[in-house]
Amino acid sequence: MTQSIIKGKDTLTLQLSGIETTFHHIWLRDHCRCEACYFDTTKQRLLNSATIDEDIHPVEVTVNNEKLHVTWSQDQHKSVYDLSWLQLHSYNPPVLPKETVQNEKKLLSRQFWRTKDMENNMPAVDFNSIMASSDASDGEAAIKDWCEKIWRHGFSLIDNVPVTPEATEQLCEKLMYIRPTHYGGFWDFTSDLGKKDTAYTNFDISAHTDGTYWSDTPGLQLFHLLYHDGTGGTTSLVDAFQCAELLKKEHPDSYDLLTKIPVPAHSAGEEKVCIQPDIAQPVLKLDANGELIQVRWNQSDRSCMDSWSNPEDVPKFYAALRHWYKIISSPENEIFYQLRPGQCLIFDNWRCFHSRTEFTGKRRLCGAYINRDDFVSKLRILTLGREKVLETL
Ligand SMILES: C[N+](C)(C)CCCC[C@H](N)C(=O)O
Ligand SMILES: O=C(O)CCC(=O)C(=O)O
Repeated sequence: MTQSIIKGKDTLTLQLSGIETTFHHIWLRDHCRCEACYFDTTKQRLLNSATIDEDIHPVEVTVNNEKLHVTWSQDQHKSVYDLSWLQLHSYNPPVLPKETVQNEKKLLSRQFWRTKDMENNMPAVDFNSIMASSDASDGEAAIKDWCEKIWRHGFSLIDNVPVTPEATEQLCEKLMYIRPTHYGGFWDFTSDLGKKDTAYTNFDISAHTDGTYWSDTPGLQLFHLLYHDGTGGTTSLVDAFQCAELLKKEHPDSYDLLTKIPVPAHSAGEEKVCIQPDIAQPVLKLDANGELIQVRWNQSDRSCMDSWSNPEDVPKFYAALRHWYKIISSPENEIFYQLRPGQCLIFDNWRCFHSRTEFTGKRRLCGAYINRDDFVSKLRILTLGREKVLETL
Protein backbone atom coordinates (compact mmCIF):
# COMPACT_ATOMS: atom_id res chain seq x y z
CA MET A 1 0.00 0.00 0.00
CA THR A 2 2.90 2.40 0.69
CA GLN A 3 5.50 3.35 -1.97
CA SER A 4 7.75 5.74 -0.03
CA ILE A 5 8.49 7.48 3.25
CA ILE A 6 9.44 11.14 3.11
CA LYS A 7 11.20 12.35 6.26
CA GLY A 8 10.57 15.94 7.30
CA LYS A 9 12.04 17.90 10.22
CA ASP A 10 9.26 16.80 12.57
CA THR A 11 7.04 14.77 10.25
CA LEU A 12 6.84 11.58 8.21
CA THR A 13 4.93 11.50 4.92
CA LEU A 14 3.58 8.19 3.67
CA GLN A 15 1.72 7.18 0.57
CA LEU A 16 -1.46 5.46 1.74
CA SER A 17 -3.79 4.21 -1.00
CA GLY A 18 -1.69 6.24 -3.42
CA ILE A 19 -2.25 9.50 -1.53
CA GLU A 20 0.54 11.31 0.33
CA THR A 21 -0.41 12.02 3.94
CA THR A 22 1.74 13.44 6.73
CA PHE A 23 2.05 12.56 10.42
CA HIS A 24 3.96 14.50 13.07
CA HIS A 25 6.65 12.49 14.85
CA ILE A 26 5.28 13.45 18.25
CA TRP A 27 1.77 12.43 17.16
CA LEU A 28 3.01 9.05 16.00
CA ARG A 29 4.94 8.49 19.24
CA ASP A 30 1.91 9.46 21.29
CA HIS A 31 -0.18 6.88 19.42
CA CYS A 32 2.17 3.98 19.99
CA ARG A 33 0.06 0.93 20.79
CA CYS A 34 2.79 -1.24 22.34
CA GLU A 35 2.11 -2.87 25.72
CA ALA A 36 4.15 -0.24 27.57
CA CYS A 37 2.20 2.66 26.02
CA TYR A 38 -1.33 1.27 25.72
CA PHE A 39 -3.40 -1.17 27.79
CA ASP A 40 -5.39 -2.89 25.06
CA THR A 41 -7.66 -4.74 27.52
CA THR A 42 -9.22 -1.46 28.64
CA LYS A 43 -8.40 0.56 25.49
CA GLN A 44 -6.54 3.13 27.61
CA ARG A 45 -3.27 4.99 27.08
CA LEU A 46 -0.54 4.26 29.64
CA LEU A 47 1.92 6.74 28.15
CA ASN A 48 2.16 10.24 29.63
CA SER A 49 2.05 12.28 26.43
CA ALA A 50 3.73 15.24 28.15
CA THR A 51 6.93 13.22 28.63
CA ILE A 52 7.57 12.83 24.90
CA ASP A 53 10.66 14.80 23.83
CA GLU A 54 9.64 17.88 21.85
CA ASP A 55 12.23 17.00 19.16
CA ILE A 56 11.52 13.29 19.06
CA HIS A 57 12.33 11.77 15.67
CA PRO A 58 12.82 8.32 14.11
CA VAL A 59 16.37 6.89 14.14
CA GLU A 60 15.09 4.02 12.01
CA VAL A 61 11.87 3.68 10.01
CA THR A 62 10.77 0.89 7.69
CA VAL A 63 7.59 -0.45 6.15
CA ASN A 64 6.88 -4.13 5.65
CA ASN A 65 3.90 -6.46 5.84
CA GLU A 66 1.55 -3.47 5.76
CA LYS A 67 3.10 -2.10 8.94
CA LEU A 68 5.21 0.98 9.72
CA HIS A 69 8.07 0.18 12.08
CA VAL A 70 9.74 3.08 13.91
CA THR A 71 12.66 3.20 16.36
CA TRP A 72 12.52 6.56 18.16
CA SER A 73 15.34 8.84 19.27
CA GLN A 74 13.94 8.87 22.82
CA ASP A 75 14.90 5.69 24.70
CA GLN A 76 15.24 3.85 21.36
CA HIS A 77 11.55 3.10 21.84
CA LYS A 78 10.08 0.86 19.12
CA SER A 79 6.59 1.41 17.69
CA VAL A 80 4.64 -0.53 15.08
CA TYR A 81 1.61 0.90 13.23
CA ASP A 82 -0.80 -0.94 10.93
CA LEU A 83 -0.96 1.10 7.73
CA SER A 84 -4.72 0.57 7.75
CA TRP A 85 -4.86 2.20 11.20
CA LEU A 86 -2.75 5.12 9.94
CA GLN A 87 -5.05 5.52 6.95
CA LEU A 88 -8.11 5.50 9.21
CA HIS A 89 -6.56 8.20 11.44
CA SER A 90 -4.78 10.23 8.76
CA TYR A 91 -5.29 13.97 9.25
CA ASN A 92 -2.98 15.84 6.94
CA PRO A 93 -4.82 15.23 4.72
CA PRO A 94 -7.37 12.59 5.74
CA VAL A 95 -7.14 9.76 3.23
CA LEU A 96 -9.91 7.56 4.62
CA PRO A 97 -11.77 5.96 1.71
CA LYS A 98 -15.03 7.84 1.21
CA GLU A 99 -17.11 4.65 1.22
CA THR A 100 -15.93 3.92 4.78
CA VAL A 101 -17.36 7.23 6.03
CA GLN A 102 -20.47 6.86 3.88
CA ASN A 103 -21.07 3.36 5.26
CA GLU A 104 -21.45 4.52 8.89
CA LYS A 105 -23.61 7.43 7.73
CA LYS A 106 -25.82 4.98 5.78
CA LEU A 107 -26.13 2.51 8.63
CA LEU A 108 -26.98 5.33 11.07
CA SER A 109 -29.05 7.42 8.68
CA ARG A 110 -32.03 9.29 10.07
CA GLN A 111 -35.35 9.73 8.28
CA PHE A 112 -36.88 13.11 9.09
CA TRP A 113 -40.66 13.09 8.96
CA ARG A 114 -43.77 15.26 8.75
CA THR A 115 -47.24 14.36 9.97
CA LYS A 116 -48.27 12.68 6.73
CA ASP A 117 -45.26 10.33 6.98
CA MET A 118 -46.16 9.11 10.42
CA GLU A 119 -49.95 8.96 10.50
CA ASN A 120 -50.87 5.22 10.70
CA ASN A 121 -47.21 4.39 10.24
CA MET A 122 -45.58 4.92 13.62
CA PRO A 123 -42.53 2.75 14.29
CA ALA A 124 -43.20 0.08 16.89
CA VAL A 125 -41.55 -2.89 18.55
CA ASP A 126 -42.94 -5.66 20.74
CA PHE A 127 -42.32 -5.84 24.49
CA ASN A 128 -41.97 -9.63 24.53
CA SER A 129 -39.42 -9.66 21.70
CA ILE A 130 -37.40 -6.99 23.48
CA MET A 131 -37.47 -8.75 26.83
CA ALA A 132 -36.49 -12.08 25.22
CA SER A 133 -33.66 -10.43 23.30
CA SER A 134 -30.15 -11.17 24.50
CA ASP A 135 -26.79 -12.27 23.17
CA ALA A 136 -27.81 -15.84 24.01
CA SER A 137 -31.22 -15.74 22.29
CA ASP A 138 -31.10 -13.50 19.20
CA GLY A 139 -27.79 -11.67 19.65
CA GLU A 140 -29.79 -8.71 20.83
CA ALA A 141 -31.33 -8.39 17.34
CA ALA A 142 -34.64 -7.13 18.75
CA ILE A 143 -32.88 -4.52 20.85
CA LYS A 144 -30.75 -3.52 17.85
CA ASP A 145 -33.94 -3.05 15.82
CA TRP A 146 -35.44 -0.99 18.66
CA CYS A 147 -32.38 1.27 18.95
CA GLU A 148 -32.28 1.76 15.18
CA LYS A 149 -35.97 2.69 15.05
CA ILE A 150 -35.49 5.26 17.82
CA TRP A 151 -32.45 6.71 16.04
CA ARG A 152 -33.92 6.60 12.51
CA HIS A 153 -37.36 8.06 13.32
CA GLY A 154 -36.69 9.86 16.60
CA PHE A 155 -39.16 7.70 18.51
CA SER A 156 -40.71 4.25 18.79
CA LEU A 157 -43.80 2.73 20.33
CA ILE A 158 -43.53 -0.46 22.35
CA ASP A 159 -46.58 -2.72 22.18
CA ASN A 160 -47.91 -5.35 24.60
CA VAL A 161 -46.27 -3.91 27.71
CA PRO A 162 -47.85 -5.23 30.92
CA VAL A 163 -49.62 -2.27 32.54
CA THR A 164 -47.36 -2.08 35.58
CA PRO A 165 -44.54 0.21 36.61
CA GLU A 166 -42.42 -2.87 37.29
CA ALA A 167 -42.67 -4.17 33.69
CA THR A 168 -42.09 -0.66 32.36
CA GLU A 169 -38.97 -0.25 34.48
CA GLN A 170 -37.69 -3.65 33.28
CA LEU A 171 -38.27 -2.51 29.70
CA CYS A 172 -36.22 0.66 30.29
CA GLU A 173 -33.43 -1.28 31.96
CA LYS A 174 -33.40 -3.75 29.04
CA LEU A 175 -32.30 -0.90 26.82
CA MET A 176 -29.99 0.88 29.28
CA TYR A 177 -29.65 1.82 32.93
CA ILE A 178 -31.97 4.62 33.95
CA ARG A 179 -30.72 8.16 34.53
CA PRO A 180 -31.59 9.28 38.04
CA THR A 181 -32.51 12.97 38.51
CA HIS A 182 -34.15 15.20 41.15
CA TYR A 183 -37.43 13.68 39.93
CA GLY A 184 -36.13 10.28 41.05
CA GLY A 185 -34.90 7.39 38.91
CA PHE A 186 -37.85 5.55 37.45
CA TRP A 187 -40.78 7.91 37.83
CA ASP A 188 -44.40 7.01 38.55
CA PHE A 189 -46.37 10.24 38.79
CA THR A 190 -49.73 11.95 38.61
CA SER A 191 -51.11 15.50 38.74
CA ASP A 192 -50.56 16.03 42.47
CA LEU A 193 -47.58 18.38 42.27
CA GLY A 194 -45.59 15.57 43.85
CA LYS A 195 -42.69 17.42 42.31
CA LYS A 196 -42.89 21.16 41.75
CA ASP A 197 -43.10 21.04 37.99
CA THR A 198 -46.04 21.52 35.60
CA ALA A 199 -45.62 17.91 34.50
CA TYR A 200 -47.14 17.07 37.88
CA THR A 201 -50.29 19.10 37.12
CA ASN A 202 -53.13 18.72 34.61
CA PHE A 203 -51.98 21.80 32.69
CA ASP A 204 -51.46 21.87 28.94
CA ILE A 205 -47.71 21.63 28.19
CA SER A 206 -46.80 22.77 24.68
CA ALA A 207 -44.27 20.93 22.53
CA HIS A 208 -40.88 20.88 24.19
CA THR A 209 -37.79 18.93 25.03
CA ASP A 210 -37.03 18.05 28.63
CA GLY A 211 -34.03 19.00 30.61
CA THR A 212 -32.90 22.17 28.83
CA TYR A 213 -31.57 23.18 32.27
CA TRP A 214 -29.02 20.33 32.32
CA SER A 215 -25.66 20.68 30.59
CA ASP A 216 -26.22 17.06 29.56
CA THR A 217 -29.85 16.92 28.45
CA PRO A 218 -31.46 13.47 28.80
CA GLY A 219 -31.04 11.53 25.57
CA LEU A 220 -34.20 9.43 25.67
CA GLN A 221 -37.46 9.65 27.55
CA LEU A 222 -39.95 6.81 27.93
CA PHE A 223 -43.61 7.19 28.92
CA HIS A 224 -46.19 4.57 29.85
CA LEU A 225 -49.73 5.70 30.66
CA LEU A 226 -50.90 3.40 33.41
CA TYR A 227 -54.32 4.92 34.05
CA HIS A 228 -56.55 7.82 33.04
CA ASP A 229 -60.24 8.12 33.89
CA GLY A 230 -60.81 11.56 32.36
CA THR A 231 -60.48 13.41 29.06
CA GLY A 232 -57.59 15.17 27.30
CA GLY A 233 -53.96 14.37 28.11
CA THR A 234 -53.27 13.94 24.40
CA THR A 235 -49.61 13.67 23.45
CA SER A 236 -48.06 15.19 20.37
CA LEU A 237 -44.72 14.50 18.72
CA VAL A 238 -42.70 16.78 16.44
CA ASP A 239 -39.56 15.99 14.46
CA ALA A 240 -37.65 19.15 15.37
CA PHE A 241 -34.82 18.21 13.01
CA GLN A 242 -37.29 18.25 10.12
CA CYS A 243 -38.65 21.57 11.40
CA ALA A 244 -35.16 23.05 11.63
CA GLU A 245 -34.65 22.23 7.95
CA LEU A 246 -37.90 24.00 7.12
CA LEU A 247 -36.92 27.04 9.22
CA LYS A 248 -33.53 27.21 7.54
CA LYS A 249 -35.22 27.24 4.14
CA GLU A 250 -38.08 29.62 4.96
CA HIS A 251 -36.35 31.97 7.44
CA PRO A 252 -32.56 31.53 7.22
CA ASP A 253 -31.90 34.55 9.44
CA SER A 254 -34.12 33.12 12.18
CA TYR A 255 -32.43 29.74 11.82
CA ASP A 256 -29.03 31.39 12.13
CA LEU A 257 -30.10 33.34 15.22
CA LEU A 258 -31.47 30.22 16.93
CA THR A 259 -28.13 28.50 16.40
CA LYS A 260 -26.35 31.39 18.13
CA ILE A 261 -28.42 33.02 20.86
CA PRO A 262 -27.68 31.31 24.24
CA VAL A 263 -30.94 30.49 26.02
CA PRO A 264 -30.70 30.18 29.83
CA ALA A 265 -32.91 27.63 31.55
CA HIS A 266 -33.62 26.39 35.06
CA SER A 267 -35.46 23.83 37.12
CA ALA A 268 -36.15 25.49 40.45
CA GLY A 269 -39.55 24.32 41.69
CA GLU A 270 -38.17 21.93 44.29
CA GLU A 271 -37.17 23.55 47.57
CA LYS A 272 -33.53 22.47 47.51
CA VAL A 273 -32.97 22.52 43.75
CA CYS A 274 -31.94 25.13 41.18
CA ILE A 275 -30.48 23.31 38.19
CA GLN A 276 -28.92 25.38 35.39
CA PRO A 277 -26.54 24.36 32.60
CA ASP A 278 -22.91 25.42 33.04
CA ILE A 279 -23.33 27.58 29.93
CA ALA A 280 -26.59 28.59 28.27
CA GLN A 281 -27.10 26.76 24.97
CA PRO A 282 -28.89 27.83 21.76
CA VAL A 283 -32.17 26.29 20.66
CA LEU A 284 -30.42 24.72 17.67
CA LYS A 285 -27.02 23.24 18.58
CA LEU A 286 -24.68 22.56 15.67
CA ASP A 287 -21.51 20.51 15.52
CA ALA A 288 -18.20 21.80 14.11
CA ASN A 289 -19.40 20.96 10.57
CA GLY A 290 -22.61 22.95 10.97
CA GLU A 291 -24.69 19.78 11.33
CA LEU A 292 -27.62 19.98 13.74
CA ILE A 293 -26.96 17.68 16.70
CA GLN A 294 -29.51 18.80 19.27
CA VAL A 295 -32.64 20.89 19.64
CA ARG A 296 -33.26 22.36 23.09
CA TRP A 297 -36.72 23.88 23.24
CA ASN A 298 -38.72 24.59 26.37
CA GLN A 299 -40.53 27.88 26.80
CA SER A 300 -41.64 27.14 30.35
CA ASP A 301 -38.20 26.40 31.69
CA ARG A 302 -36.47 29.32 29.96
CA SER A 303 -34.95 31.78 32.44
CA CYS A 304 -34.82 35.54 32.19
CA MET A 305 -32.74 36.44 29.10
CA ASP A 306 -30.79 39.43 30.36
CA SER A 307 -27.44 38.76 28.76
CA TRP A 308 -27.33 39.92 25.12
CA SER A 309 -24.05 40.50 23.33
CA ASN A 310 -26.09 42.61 20.89
CA PRO A 311 -29.35 43.97 22.40
CA GLU A 312 -30.58 44.62 18.86
CA ASP A 313 -31.03 40.85 18.67
CA VAL A 314 -33.87 40.99 21.22
CA PRO A 315 -36.71 41.71 18.75
CA LYS A 316 -35.07 39.48 16.15
CA PHE A 317 -35.00 36.60 18.65
CA TYR A 318 -38.73 36.92 19.29
CA ALA A 319 -39.36 37.12 15.54
CA ALA A 320 -37.33 33.90 15.22
CA LEU A 321 -39.45 32.29 17.97
CA ARG A 322 -42.61 33.21 16.05
CA HIS A 323 -41.25 31.73 12.84
CA TRP A 324 -40.09 28.62 14.71
CA TYR A 325 -43.36 28.17 16.60
CA LYS A 326 -45.41 28.50 13.39
CA ILE A 327 -43.48 25.58 11.90
CA ILE A 328 -43.34 23.27 14.94
CA SER A 329 -47.05 23.77 15.73
CA SER A 330 -48.20 23.29 12.13
CA PRO A 331 -50.58 20.33 11.71
CA GLU A 332 -48.20 19.30 8.93
CA ASN A 333 -45.43 18.75 11.48
CA GLU A 334 -47.11 17.76 14.74
CA ILE A 335 -48.67 14.31 15.15
CA PHE A 336 -51.21 13.88 17.92
CA TYR A 337 -51.40 10.54 19.62
CA GLN A 338 -53.20 9.21 22.67
CA LEU A 339 -50.99 7.35 25.10
CA ARG A 340 -52.72 4.20 26.25
CA PRO A 341 -52.07 1.54 28.90
CA GLY A 342 -50.02 -1.31 27.44
CA GLN A 343 -48.26 0.79 24.82
CA CYS A 344 -45.13 2.75 25.74
CA LEU A 345 -43.61 5.67 23.86
CA ILE A 346 -39.87 6.30 23.82
CA PHE A 347 -38.33 9.25 22.00
CA ASP A 348 -35.05 10.99 21.25
CA ASN A 349 -35.18 14.04 23.52
CA TRP A 350 -32.38 15.69 21.53
CA ARG A 351 -34.48 15.59 18.36
CA CYS A 352 -38.20 15.15 19.03
CA PHE A 353 -40.59 17.41 20.89
CA HIS A 354 -43.43 16.06 22.97
CA SER A 355 -46.44 17.82 24.42
CA ARG A 356 -49.54 17.08 26.46
CA THR A 357 -52.92 18.73 26.34
CA GLU A 358 -54.78 19.70 29.52
CA PHE A 359 -56.69 16.83 31.05
CA THR A 360 -59.39 16.02 33.55
CA GLY A 361 -59.61 13.16 36.00
CA LYS A 362 -56.90 10.95 37.49
CA ARG A 363 -53.99 10.24 35.19
CA ARG A 364 -50.97 8.11 36.16
CA LEU A 365 -47.84 8.01 34.05
CA CYS A 366 -44.55 6.21 34.59
CA GLY A 367 -41.25 6.21 32.74
CA ALA A 368 -37.62 7.22 32.81
CA TYR A 369 -34.78 9.12 31.22
CA ILE A 370 -31.77 7.47 29.57
CA ASN A 371 -28.50 9.28 28.98
CA ARG A 372 -27.70 10.28 25.42
CA ASP A 373 -24.15 8.92 25.30
CA ASP A 374 -25.18 5.60 26.82
CA PHE A 375 -27.90 5.18 24.18
CA VAL A 376 -25.63 6.16 21.26
CA SER A 377 -22.96 3.78 22.57
CA LYS A 378 -25.47 0.90 22.56
CA LEU A 379 -26.80 1.90 19.12
CA ARG A 380 -23.36 2.12 17.47
CA ILE A 381 -22.01 -1.09 18.95
CA LEU A 382 -25.15 -3.05 17.99
CA THR A 383 -25.37 -1.49 14.53
CA LEU A 384 -21.73 -1.11 13.50
CA GLY A 385 -20.16 -3.82 15.67
CA ARG A 386 -17.70 -3.21 18.51
CA GLU A 387 -14.62 -3.74 16.39
CA LYS A 388 -15.71 -1.11 13.86
CA VAL A 389 -16.56 1.38 16.62
CA LEU A 390 -13.32 0.84 18.51
CA GLU A 391 -11.10 1.29 15.47
CA THR A 392 -12.21 4.92 15.33
CA LEU A 393 -10.83 5.65 18.84
C1 LIG B 1 -40.54 13.49 33.15
N1 LIG B 1 -40.76 13.93 34.52
C2 LIG B 1 -42.18 13.70 34.86
C3 LIG B 1 -39.91 13.19 35.42
C4 LIG B 1 -40.44 15.28 34.79
C5 LIG B 1 -40.67 16.23 33.72
C6 LIG B 1 -39.95 17.47 33.95
C7 LIG B 1 -40.40 18.53 33.02
C8 LIG B 1 -39.47 19.68 32.96
N2 LIG B 1 -40.23 20.90 32.89
C9 LIG B 1 -38.62 19.51 31.70
O1 LIG B 1 -39.17 19.82 30.65
O2 LIG B 1 -37.50 19.05 31.80
O1 LIG C 1 -47.86 14.06 31.10
C1 LIG C 1 -47.37 13.83 29.99
O2 LIG C 1 -47.96 13.20 29.10
C2 LIG C 1 -45.96 14.34 29.66
C3 LIG C 1 -45.53 15.38 30.64
C4 LIG C 1 -44.23 15.98 30.12
O3 LIG C 1 -44.18 16.69 29.15
C5 LIG C 1 -42.98 15.61 30.74
O4 LIG C 1 -43.05 14.94 31.78
O5 LIG C 1 -41.95 16.01 30.19
